[in-house]
Amino acid sequence: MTARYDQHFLIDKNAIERIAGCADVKEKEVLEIGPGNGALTRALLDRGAIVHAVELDRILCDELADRFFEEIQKGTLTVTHGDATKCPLPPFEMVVSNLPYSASSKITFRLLDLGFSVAVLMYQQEFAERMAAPAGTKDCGRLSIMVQTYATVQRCFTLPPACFSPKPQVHSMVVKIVPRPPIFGVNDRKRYADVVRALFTHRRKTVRNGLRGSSGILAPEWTKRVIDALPGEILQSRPEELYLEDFATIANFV
Ligand SMILES: C[S@@+](CC[C@H](N)C(=O)[O-])C[C@H]1O[C@@H](n2cnc3c(N)ncnc32)[C@H](O)[C@@H]1O
Repeated sequence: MTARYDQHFLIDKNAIERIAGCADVKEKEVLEIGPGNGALTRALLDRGAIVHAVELDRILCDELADRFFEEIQKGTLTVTHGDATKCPLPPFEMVVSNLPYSASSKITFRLLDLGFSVAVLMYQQEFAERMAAPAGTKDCGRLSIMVQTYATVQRCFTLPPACFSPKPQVHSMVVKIVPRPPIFGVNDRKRYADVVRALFTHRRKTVRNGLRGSSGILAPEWTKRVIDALPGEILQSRPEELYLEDFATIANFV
């Protein structure tokens, strides 16, 4: 059960308070993905949030319904049983969650598509470091580029395995994601996302070869024209060597 659902519950009260305190949640509609046994949920409710919790494990949902009977009656908490990578999500403004690590990527992409004012999310430390890695550095990847195009990513703090029960094998990191308009204009968000995906599908290839091999994602006729038009230094680079501006230059080509 633990492995299947990524269940590592926060037991360190100080850590729980620090996470809940990373954003001003008072009277805000806050989405919590994977509330587990409700430790973070309780801290958010105590700070005046209206919490919408989405949990995959039905048994935990039933336990939450008992534990938080009063809050559910008052309307300050809703508990939805579902898979947050694909189930309909209740309306929300902010997100505060200790995410299931195996679904971190899917859930983050989904949240970025849906939009929010602030997200305070806990990830496996390595994953969070990659997400925060600046464009043009060897650790950056598709997620870093997509998140940093539309938001700022702030590393808040790390937590050791001892803060959880059962203890995970990895350290965790809390990050704060705050959306902002892209610094370099993105004319077509889908085209931009497709370009980033296509290039990082072949991260060892140069941009020229990555674009040539991207026919399942980008229209071959468009890629042929963009290859002819791009400057040599972009075409000869690998995706991890590009800056956000370069991805915009490629994707904005018409
Ligand atoms: C790392 S635990 C965090 C639990 C709790 N928030 C805490 O901090 O103690 C992840 C939680 O996400 C739930 N979960 C796993 N996959 C999920 C999914 N796809 N959608 C929603 N919840 C999921 C697990 O059942 C578990 O309760």
